[in-house]
Amino acid sequence: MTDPDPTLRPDRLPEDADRALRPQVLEEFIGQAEARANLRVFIESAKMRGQAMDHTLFHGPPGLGKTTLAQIMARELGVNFKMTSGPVLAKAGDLAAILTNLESRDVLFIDEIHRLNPAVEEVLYPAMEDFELDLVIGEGPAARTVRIELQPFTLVGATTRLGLLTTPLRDRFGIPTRLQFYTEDELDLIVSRGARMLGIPADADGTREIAKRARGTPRIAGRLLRRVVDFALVEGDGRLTRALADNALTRLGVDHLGLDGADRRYMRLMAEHYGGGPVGVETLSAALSESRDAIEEVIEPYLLQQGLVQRTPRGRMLGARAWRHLGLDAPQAPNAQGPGQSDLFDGA
Ligand SMILES: Nc1ncnc2c1ncn2[C@@H]1O[C@H](COP(=O)(O)OP(=O)(O)OP(=O)(O)O)[C@@H](O)[C@H]1O
Ligand SMILES: [Mg+2]
Repeated sequence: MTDPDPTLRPDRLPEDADRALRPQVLEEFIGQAEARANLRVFIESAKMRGQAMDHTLFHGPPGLGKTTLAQIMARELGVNFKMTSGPVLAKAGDLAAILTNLESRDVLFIDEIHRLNPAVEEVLYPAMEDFELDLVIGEGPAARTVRIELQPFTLVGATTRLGLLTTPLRDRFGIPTRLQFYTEDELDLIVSRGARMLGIPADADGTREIAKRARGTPRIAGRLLRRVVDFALVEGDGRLTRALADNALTRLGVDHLGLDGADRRYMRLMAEHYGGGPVGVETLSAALSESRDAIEEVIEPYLLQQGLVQRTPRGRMLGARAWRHLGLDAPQAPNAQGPGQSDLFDGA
């Protein structure tokens, strides 16, 4: 699994280095029931046929388990797992070097696949479709193309931004899979399992409190669990109770809906400066000094899913629930939270 190639980077987040909490097999993976059931079938079928599994694309917000599922696929298929990412593959040759080193039926995982350089993407098309590589050797009039046969392999792509994938690339994935936010029950199972693995005794309403405030995201659940455990060890008696979790999370700036400082800044800006919207994402980005990508990839998906914010053709709007959560009065109008009512306000 370890690879000396510098383009095969380790996972970007330190807590992911803690492999103890990362599920290793499909059976241990909690949630995403539909995706998991389908993957089970496609993995078994590929094994029965003795062929490489079809190319698979995981898309959805950060921290929902895309990388984890890619690793699980390789393990379940009993093949090598090679990992790289879109921005790291600068030249066509970088990808060619990785592809030619793959063994039969290996899984090649390309993270952030929406950020592939177009020249690299071109190389990927024939590789995915026909397991062939067309390499240009030399320059100018002396340049010639050589065709290299590759071992059949499975490309697993991951992206937080499906919309940024080019159509030809998207079309070459036989198994596109969207990951959903996790339910509170699923997150509770993940947190309870995590506490057991960390050897921390936990009350049911203690793990539930973390699950409620994990923004539907296992990565956040794991992170919050670790911080609550810190408080339990240092300021408590080592037991994860509800009161302790509540106190720790509040001190970390995580409110009872699981929103953090960035979420609240976003909502407060819309409420206080734009009358709840509609307001364009570029405007929000400038006012918050956050990149548009960060807003669209990290902040908005959960707020949208929770109905705190709505996306309308004219921009973002705060939902009634967001006004209540901020402790502010929504502008006076019947059904002020409805996007259709936005015309009633001048945005002052
Ligand atoms: N279903 C699950 N059960 C338990 N833990 C999970 C589950 N899904 C993800 N995790 C944990 O959450 C963390 C984030 O998962 P992962 O790295 O796979 O997310 P990702 O979708 O690849 O995120 P990104 O888009 O940022 O790359 C990991 O530490 C992983 O162990
Ligand atoms: Mg990942």
